[in-house]
Amino acid sequence: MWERGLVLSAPGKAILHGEHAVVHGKVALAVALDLRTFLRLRPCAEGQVCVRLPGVGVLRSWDIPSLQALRSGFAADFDESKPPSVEQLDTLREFAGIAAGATAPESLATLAFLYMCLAISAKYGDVPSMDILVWSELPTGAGLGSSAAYTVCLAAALLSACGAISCPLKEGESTARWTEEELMLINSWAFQGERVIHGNPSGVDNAVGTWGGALRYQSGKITPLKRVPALRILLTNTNVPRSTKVLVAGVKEKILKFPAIMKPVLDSIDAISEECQSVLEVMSANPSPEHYPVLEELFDINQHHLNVIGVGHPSLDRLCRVTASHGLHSKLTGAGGGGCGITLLRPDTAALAVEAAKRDLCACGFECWETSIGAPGVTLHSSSSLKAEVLHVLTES
Ligand SMILES: Nc1ncnc2c1ncn2[C@@H]1O[C@H](COP(=O)(O)OP(=O)(O)O)[C@@H](O)[C@H]1O
Ligand SMILES: C[C@@](O)(CCOP(=O)(O)O)CC(=O)O
Ligand SMILES: [Mg+2]
Repeated sequence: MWERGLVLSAPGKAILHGEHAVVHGKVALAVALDLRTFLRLRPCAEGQVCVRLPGVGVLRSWDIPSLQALRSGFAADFDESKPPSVEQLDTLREFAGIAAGATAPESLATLAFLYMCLAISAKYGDVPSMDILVWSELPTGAGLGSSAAYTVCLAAALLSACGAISCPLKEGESTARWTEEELMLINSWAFQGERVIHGNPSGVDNAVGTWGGALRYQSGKITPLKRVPALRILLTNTNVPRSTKVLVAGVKEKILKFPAIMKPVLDSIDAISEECQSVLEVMSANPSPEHYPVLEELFDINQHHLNVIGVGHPSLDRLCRVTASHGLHSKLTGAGGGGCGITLLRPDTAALAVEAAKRDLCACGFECWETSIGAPGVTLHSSSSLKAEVLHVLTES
């Protein structure tokens, strides 16, 4: 079925609580955003794999025989349960002309593609000649899980192209999703891609990209949150660039340096996630405004903790101060160090108050979106289901 081409997408995410702590076995609560990454897969000229990633300035193509030759060097070692080895990544870097230690978006995106393409084809059969285009509504490297949305899309596309998962979209349907078993396979390969990009990811971002909705995540255990109130959230991108990989490594260093000081902070973040989950459950049964002050206070406390573990930034302090001046509570989301913050809006926060806060945030050079949460996970699309803007990009490229 994919021979006629396919279009699929995966959502970005916001972490309500538990970023960084989740890498160290604590609970995170995360929600899918209605900002998505799209991937178009088309058959192309015999013997070529072509990858276009306009968001990170990549346009590369490789001969299938040269990819097969590269793969045969370490085929036996590719498995979704094993982290990519240093030797594998070094070999792929050399093949693609990427300098050792390069962390530029285009280098990481190319490396993740090559690793996933070779590993998936080693396990499930050769990839066909194909042309892959990835386009995203998400800002890259801003804490909204663009890396996971990218690797979830790649996993679903490559597994489809190798025939390892079905094509669930039936004639006349606008969208379709895969079976639970197929989603688990997509998620495990997306995690491998995240490992290439992040070094040591927790897996929460690819889980949200795969299943969507809202979920609790701890040490690989994914629990969908069935009853979540329709929270109103303002997302603000400080536009300060940062790398998840570097920030995650910095937190690890701090924990190793001051274990007795840092571990209680991680435990406290864990308790915040637990408390937030209970409040959300109570709120969905009884949506009374009395719960908002608790959610707001949890945001404030966690923002302080994230500063303590070293992932704050002056731009995020400013974001919190500006929203506080409008009576709103914010915290960073994702890896921090810049990137995005989330602000909790109450159901009765007046549109005028939100507009005033947005105006002040934009005056700082930030960008804001009011967004809804709980979007669907990885989805296959017919072209009739795509928004005009997405259709335009995918058909004109
Ligand atoms: N649209 C995209 N196309 C290709 N690669 C992407 C895209 N979006 C993100 N990436 C990859 O993900 C990396 C950013 O990931 P990360 O630092 O984890 O930030 P975040 O996941 O918060 O956006 C980029 O450096 C790039 O390698
Ligand atoms: C900091 C962390 O908890 C989330 C990173 O999210 P992002 O890549 O900044 O969107 C890392 C992880 O969970 O793997
Ligand atoms: Mg990421």
